[in-house]
Amino acid sequence: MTRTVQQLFNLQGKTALVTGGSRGLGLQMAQALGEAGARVVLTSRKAQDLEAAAAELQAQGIDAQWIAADCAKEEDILRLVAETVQRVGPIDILVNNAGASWGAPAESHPVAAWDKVMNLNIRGYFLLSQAVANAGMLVRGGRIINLASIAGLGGNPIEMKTIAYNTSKGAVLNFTRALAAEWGPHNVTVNAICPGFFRTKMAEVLIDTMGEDNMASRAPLRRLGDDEGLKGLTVLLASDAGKHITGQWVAVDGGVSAVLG
Ligand SMILES: NC(=O)c1ccc[n+]([C@@H]2O[C@H](COP(=O)([O-])OP(=O)(O)OC[C@H]3O[C@@H](n4cnc5c(N)ncnc54)[C@H](O)[C@@H]3O)[C@@H](O)[C@H]2O)c1
Ligand SMILES: O=C(O)[C@H](O)[C@@H](O)[C@H](O)[C@H](O)CO
Repeated sequence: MTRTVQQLFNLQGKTALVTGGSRGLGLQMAQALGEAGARVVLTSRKAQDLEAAAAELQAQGIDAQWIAADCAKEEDILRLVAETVQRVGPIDILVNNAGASWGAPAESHPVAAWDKVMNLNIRGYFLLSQAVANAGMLVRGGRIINLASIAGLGGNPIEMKTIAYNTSKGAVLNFTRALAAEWGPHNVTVNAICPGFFRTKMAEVLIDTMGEDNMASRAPLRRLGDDEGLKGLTVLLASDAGKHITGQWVAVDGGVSAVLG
Protein backbone atom coordinates (compact mmCIF):
# COMPACT_ATOMS: atom_id res chain seq x y z
CA MET A 1 0.00 0.00 0.00
CA THR A 2 1.39 3.40 -0.87
CA ARG A 3 1.30 5.98 1.88
CA THR A 4 -1.16 8.86 1.86
CA VAL A 5 -0.05 12.44 1.36
CA GLN A 6 -0.71 13.07 5.06
CA GLN A 7 1.59 10.19 5.99
CA LEU A 8 4.31 11.30 3.58
CA PHE A 9 4.43 14.82 5.05
CA ASN A 10 4.34 13.56 8.66
CA LEU A 11 7.57 14.14 10.60
CA GLN A 12 6.61 12.33 13.81
CA GLY A 13 9.66 10.63 15.32
CA LYS A 14 12.15 12.78 13.39
CA THR A 15 14.69 15.16 14.93
CA ALA A 16 15.58 18.43 13.20
CA LEU A 17 18.51 20.72 14.00
CA VAL A 18 17.89 24.29 12.81
CA THR A 19 20.79 26.74 12.90
CA GLY A 20 19.88 30.38 13.35
CA GLY A 21 16.63 29.08 14.80
CA SER A 22 16.11 31.87 17.33
CA ARG A 23 14.30 34.24 14.95
CA GLY A 24 13.42 35.09 11.38
CA LEU A 25 13.36 32.41 8.72
CA GLY A 26 15.03 29.80 10.94
CA LEU A 27 12.29 30.11 13.54
CA GLN A 28 9.60 29.96 10.84
CA MET A 29 11.12 26.74 9.43
CA ALA A 30 11.54 25.21 12.91
CA GLN A 31 7.89 25.95 13.59
CA ALA A 32 6.86 24.30 10.32
CA LEU A 33 8.91 21.18 11.09
CA GLY A 34 7.48 21.06 14.61
CA GLU A 35 3.92 21.46 13.36
CA ALA A 36 4.54 18.50 11.05
CA GLY A 37 5.53 16.44 14.12
CA ALA A 38 9.32 16.75 14.34
CA ARG A 39 11.23 17.35 17.52
CA VAL A 40 13.28 20.50 16.90
CA VAL A 41 16.58 21.70 18.30
CA LEU A 42 17.24 25.41 17.81
CA THR A 43 20.70 26.87 17.83
CA SER A 44 22.24 30.36 17.62
CA ARG A 45 24.71 32.22 19.80
CA LYS A 46 22.45 33.80 22.42
CA ALA A 47 20.89 31.59 25.10
CA GLN A 48 18.30 34.22 26.03
CA ASP A 49 16.91 34.48 22.48
CA LEU A 50 16.89 30.71 22.09
CA GLU A 51 15.03 30.22 25.34
CA ALA A 52 12.32 32.65 24.23
CA ALA A 53 12.04 31.08 20.77
CA ALA A 54 11.83 27.54 22.19
CA ALA A 55 9.20 28.68 24.70
CA GLU A 56 7.13 30.13 21.82
CA LEU A 57 7.20 26.77 20.04
CA GLN A 58 6.59 24.78 23.23
CA ALA A 59 3.48 26.90 23.92
CA GLN A 60 2.20 25.57 20.60
CA GLY A 61 2.78 21.98 21.72
CA ILE A 62 6.01 21.52 19.77
CA ASP A 63 8.85 19.48 21.30
CA ALA A 64 11.49 22.24 21.07
CA GLN A 65 14.89 22.35 22.70
CA TRP A 66 17.87 24.66 22.27
CA ILE A 67 21.65 24.59 22.45
CA ALA A 68 23.73 27.78 22.13
CA ALA A 69 26.62 27.61 19.63
CA ASP A 70 28.53 29.81 17.23
CA CYS A 71 28.17 28.22 13.79
CA ALA A 72 31.30 30.01 12.57
CA LYS A 73 33.43 28.02 15.04
CA GLU A 74 34.41 24.41 14.42
CA GLU A 75 34.67 23.50 18.11
CA ASP A 76 31.17 24.86 18.77
CA ILE A 77 29.76 22.92 15.81
CA LEU A 78 31.27 19.65 17.01
CA ARG A 79 29.96 20.25 20.53
CA LEU A 80 26.51 21.22 19.20
CA VAL A 81 26.14 18.05 17.16
CA ALA A 82 27.49 15.77 19.91
CA GLU A 83 25.20 17.37 22.49
CA THR A 84 22.16 17.13 20.22
CA VAL A 85 22.73 13.42 19.60
CA GLN A 86 23.33 12.80 23.29
CA ARG A 87 20.27 14.73 24.44
CA VAL A 88 17.68 13.90 21.80
CA GLY A 89 19.15 11.19 19.56
CA PRO A 90 20.27 11.02 15.94
CA ILE A 91 19.68 14.00 13.66
CA ASP A 92 17.35 13.26 10.73
CA ILE A 93 17.04 16.78 9.34
CA LEU A 94 19.67 19.54 9.27
CA VAL A 95 18.61 23.06 8.31
CA ASN A 96 21.71 25.13 7.57
CA ASN A 97 20.25 28.60 7.99
CA ALA A 98 22.43 30.78 10.26
CA GLY A 99 23.80 33.53 8.06
CA ALA A 100 25.17 37.06 8.10
CA SER A 101 25.69 39.88 5.63
CA TRP A 102 27.97 42.90 5.30
CA GLY A 103 27.52 46.09 3.31
CA ALA A 104 30.59 47.70 1.71
CA PRO A 105 31.76 48.44 -1.84
CA ALA A 106 33.92 45.60 -3.22
CA GLU A 107 36.93 47.88 -3.62
CA SER A 108 36.96 48.74 0.09
CA HIS A 109 35.25 45.70 1.60
CA PRO A 110 37.18 44.88 4.79
CA VAL A 111 38.84 41.49 4.52
CA ALA A 112 37.83 40.71 8.11
CA ALA A 113 34.17 41.18 7.13
CA TRP A 114 34.68 39.02 4.02
CA ASP A 115 36.06 36.25 6.27
CA LYS A 116 33.23 36.63 8.79
CA VAL A 117 30.54 36.28 6.13
CA MET A 118 32.23 33.42 4.30
CA ASN A 119 33.04 31.57 7.53
CA LEU A 120 29.46 31.52 8.72
CA ASN A 121 27.58 31.32 5.41
CA ILE A 122 29.52 28.58 3.65
CA ARG A 123 32.31 27.14 5.84
CA GLY A 124 29.78 26.78 8.66
CA TYR A 125 27.33 24.90 6.38
CA PHE A 126 30.14 22.56 5.32
CA LEU A 127 31.32 21.88 8.88
CA LEU A 128 27.80 21.30 10.17
CA SER A 129 26.94 18.94 7.33
CA GLN A 130 30.19 17.04 7.91
CA ALA A 131 29.59 16.77 11.67
CA VAL A 132 26.00 15.57 11.20
CA ALA A 133 27.09 13.05 8.55
CA ASN A 134 29.71 11.66 10.90
CA ALA A 135 27.16 11.50 13.74
CA GLY A 136 25.08 8.89 11.89
CA MET A 137 23.30 10.55 8.96
CA LEU A 138 25.30 8.63 6.37
CA VAL A 139 24.19 5.38 7.98
CA ARG A 140 20.54 6.26 8.67
CA GLY A 141 19.86 8.57 5.75
CA GLY A 142 18.52 12.08 6.22
CA ARG A 143 17.73 15.52 4.86
CA ILE A 144 19.86 18.64 4.54
CA ILE A 145 18.26 21.96 3.65
CA ASN A 146 20.62 24.84 2.90
CA LEU A 147 19.39 28.43 3.03
CA ALA A 148 20.86 30.12 0.00
CA SER A 149 19.17 33.23 -1.44
CA ILE A 150 18.17 34.85 -4.69
CA ALA A 151 21.30 36.87 -3.83
CA GLY A 152 23.21 33.69 -4.80
CA LEU A 153 21.84 33.94 -8.35
CA GLY A 154 23.22 37.42 -9.06
CA GLY A 155 24.22 40.68 -7.42
CA ASN A 156 21.97 42.55 -5.01
CA PRO A 157 20.24 45.76 -6.18
CA ILE A 158 23.13 48.10 -7.01
CA GLU A 159 22.40 50.38 -4.06
CA MET A 160 23.26 47.44 -1.78
CA LYS A 161 26.88 46.49 -1.90
CA THR A 162 27.20 43.00 -0.43
CA ILE A 163 29.89 41.22 -2.46
CA ALA A 164 30.86 38.68 0.24
CA TYR A 165 27.22 37.84 0.92
CA ASN A 166 26.38 37.28 -2.76
CA THR A 167 29.54 35.21 -3.22
CA SER A 168 28.78 33.06 -0.19
CA LYS A 169 25.22 32.38 -1.36
CA GLY A 170 26.45 31.42 -4.84
CA ALA A 171 28.79 28.97 -3.13
CA VAL A 172 25.90 27.50 -1.13
CA LEU A 173 24.18 26.60 -4.41
CA ASN A 174 27.00 24.52 -5.83
CA PHE A 175 27.83 23.12 -2.39
CA THR A 176 24.25 21.82 -2.44
CA ARG A 177 24.65 20.08 -5.78
CA ALA A 178 28.08 18.62 -5.03
CA LEU A 179 27.00 17.30 -1.64
CA ALA A 180 23.79 15.85 -3.11
CA ALA A 181 25.94 13.94 -5.60
CA GLU A 182 28.25 12.57 -2.88
CA TRP A 183 25.67 11.65 -0.28
CA GLY A 184 22.76 10.51 -2.47
CA PRO A 185 23.99 6.90 -2.27
CA HIS A 186 23.61 7.21 1.53
CA ASN A 187 19.97 8.23 1.11
CA VAL A 188 20.72 11.79 2.21
CA THR A 189 18.97 14.48 0.17
CA VAL A 190 20.53 17.94 -0.04
CA ASN A 191 18.54 20.88 -1.39
CA ALA A 192 18.71 24.66 -1.28
CA ILE A 193 16.00 27.23 -0.68
CA CYS A 194 16.50 30.67 -2.24
CA PRO A 195 14.28 33.10 -0.36
CA GLY A 196 13.47 36.45 -1.91
CA PHE A 197 12.77 39.41 0.37
CA PHE A 198 11.37 38.64 3.80
CA ARG A 199 11.30 41.30 6.52
CA THR A 200 13.69 39.87 9.12
CA LYS A 201 16.43 41.49 11.16
CA MET A 202 18.93 40.77 8.40
CA ALA A 203 16.83 42.00 5.48
CA GLU A 204 15.30 45.08 7.11
CA VAL A 205 18.28 47.22 6.13
CA LEU A 206 17.83 46.30 2.47
CA ILE A 207 14.04 46.64 2.56
CA ASP A 208 14.20 50.01 4.34
CA THR A 209 16.95 51.35 2.06
CA MET A 210 15.13 50.31 -1.10
CA GLY A 211 11.60 50.96 0.19
CA GLU A 212 9.15 48.20 1.01
CA ASP A 213 6.68 49.06 -1.78
CA ASN A 214 9.51 49.22 -4.29
CA MET A 215 10.79 45.78 -3.23
CA ALA A 216 7.30 44.33 -3.35
CA SER A 217 6.72 45.79 -6.82
CA ARG A 218 9.76 43.88 -8.17
CA ALA A 219 7.92 40.63 -7.55
CA PRO A 220 5.34 39.42 -10.06
CA LEU A 221 3.21 38.52 -7.00
CA ARG A 222 3.64 42.14 -5.79
CA ARG A 223 4.49 41.29 -2.19
CA LEU A 224 7.33 40.39 0.16
CA GLY A 225 7.58 36.98 1.79
CA ASP A 226 5.71 36.52 5.05
CA ASP A 227 5.81 34.28 8.11
CA GLU A 228 4.13 31.41 6.26
CA GLY A 229 6.09 31.63 3.04
CA LEU A 230 8.75 28.99 3.69
CA LYS A 231 6.69 26.51 5.67
CA GLY A 232 5.39 24.30 2.86
CA LEU A 233 8.66 23.89 0.99
CA THR A 234 10.56 23.22 4.22
CA VAL A 235 8.29 20.34 5.21
CA LEU A 236 8.30 18.97 1.65
CA LEU A 237 12.11 18.87 1.53
CA ALA A 238 12.37 17.48 5.08
CA SER A 239 9.84 14.68 4.70
CA ASP A 240 9.23 11.55 2.66
CA ALA A 241 6.97 13.64 0.43
CA GLY A 242 10.23 15.02 -0.98
CA LYS A 243 12.26 11.82 -0.85
CA HIS A 244 13.10 11.82 -4.57
CA ILE A 245 14.15 15.49 -4.72
CA THR A 246 17.86 16.17 -4.30
CA GLY A 247 20.46 18.64 -5.53
CA GLN A 248 17.79 21.23 -6.32
CA TRP A 249 17.40 24.97 -5.69
CA VAL A 250 13.94 26.41 -5.22
CA ALA A 251 13.35 30.16 -5.08
CA VAL A 252 10.58 31.30 -2.75
CA ASP A 253 10.57 34.89 -3.90
CA GLY A 254 7.19 35.87 -5.31
CA GLY A 255 8.75 35.46 -8.75
CA VAL A 256 11.53 38.08 -8.37
CA SER A 257 14.17 35.79 -9.91
CA ALA A 258 11.91 34.92 -12.84
CA VAL A 259 12.07 38.41 -14.37
CA LEU A 260 15.00 40.56 -15.52
CA GLY A 261 13.83 43.91 -14.23
N1 LIG B 1 15.32 37.62 5.10
C1 LIG B 1 15.52 37.52 3.81
O1 LIG B 1 14.96 38.25 3.03
C2 LIG B 1 16.47 36.46 3.30
C3 LIG B 1 16.53 36.31 1.92
C4 LIG B 1 17.34 35.34 1.40
C5 LIG B 1 18.09 34.53 2.23
N2 LIG B 1 18.03 34.69 3.56
C6 LIG B 1 18.83 33.78 4.38
O2 LIG B 1 18.04 33.18 5.38
C7 LIG B 1 18.84 32.85 6.50
C8 LIG B 1 18.18 33.40 7.77
O3 LIG B 1 18.20 34.81 7.72
P1 LIG B 1 17.08 35.75 8.37
O4 LIG B 1 16.60 36.64 7.31
O5 LIG B 1 16.12 34.94 9.15
O6 LIG B 1 18.02 36.64 9.31
P2 LIG B 1 18.05 36.91 10.87
O7 LIG B 1 19.15 37.89 11.04
O8 LIG B 1 16.71 37.25 11.38
O9 LIG B 1 18.45 35.50 11.48
C9 LIG B 1 19.75 35.01 11.45
C10 LIG B 1 19.86 33.91 12.47
O10 LIG B 1 21.21 33.42 12.47
C11 LIG B 1 21.73 33.49 13.80
N3 LIG B 1 23.18 33.70 13.74
C12 LIG B 1 23.86 34.77 13.28
N4 LIG B 1 25.19 34.58 13.41
C13 LIG B 1 25.34 33.35 13.97
C14 LIG B 1 26.46 32.57 14.36
N5 LIG B 1 27.72 33.02 14.20
N6 LIG B 1 26.25 31.35 14.90
C15 LIG B 1 24.99 30.89 15.09
N7 LIG B 1 23.89 31.57 14.73
C16 LIG B 1 24.07 32.78 14.19
C17 LIG B 1 20.98 34.64 14.44
O11 LIG B 1 21.04 34.56 15.84
C18 LIG B 1 19.58 34.37 13.90
O12 LIG B 1 18.96 33.33 14.61
C19 LIG B 1 20.24 33.40 6.22
O13 LIG B 1 21.06 32.37 5.72
C20 LIG B 1 19.95 34.44 5.14
O14 LIG B 1 21.08 34.68 4.36
C21 LIG B 1 17.23 35.64 4.12
O1 LIG C 1 17.95 38.49 -0.40
C1 LIG C 1 18.67 38.30 0.58
O2 LIG C 1 19.41 37.34 0.71
C2 LIG C 1 18.66 39.33 1.68
O3 LIG C 1 17.62 40.25 1.53
C3 LIG C 1 20.04 39.99 1.66
O4 LIG C 1 20.29 40.50 0.40
C4 LIG C 1 20.34 40.92 2.80
O5 LIG C 1 19.21 41.46 3.36
C5 LIG C 1 21.34 42.00 2.43
O6 LIG C 1 22.55 41.35 2.20
C6 LIG C 1 21.44 43.09 3.47
O7 LIG C 1 22.74 43.31 3.90
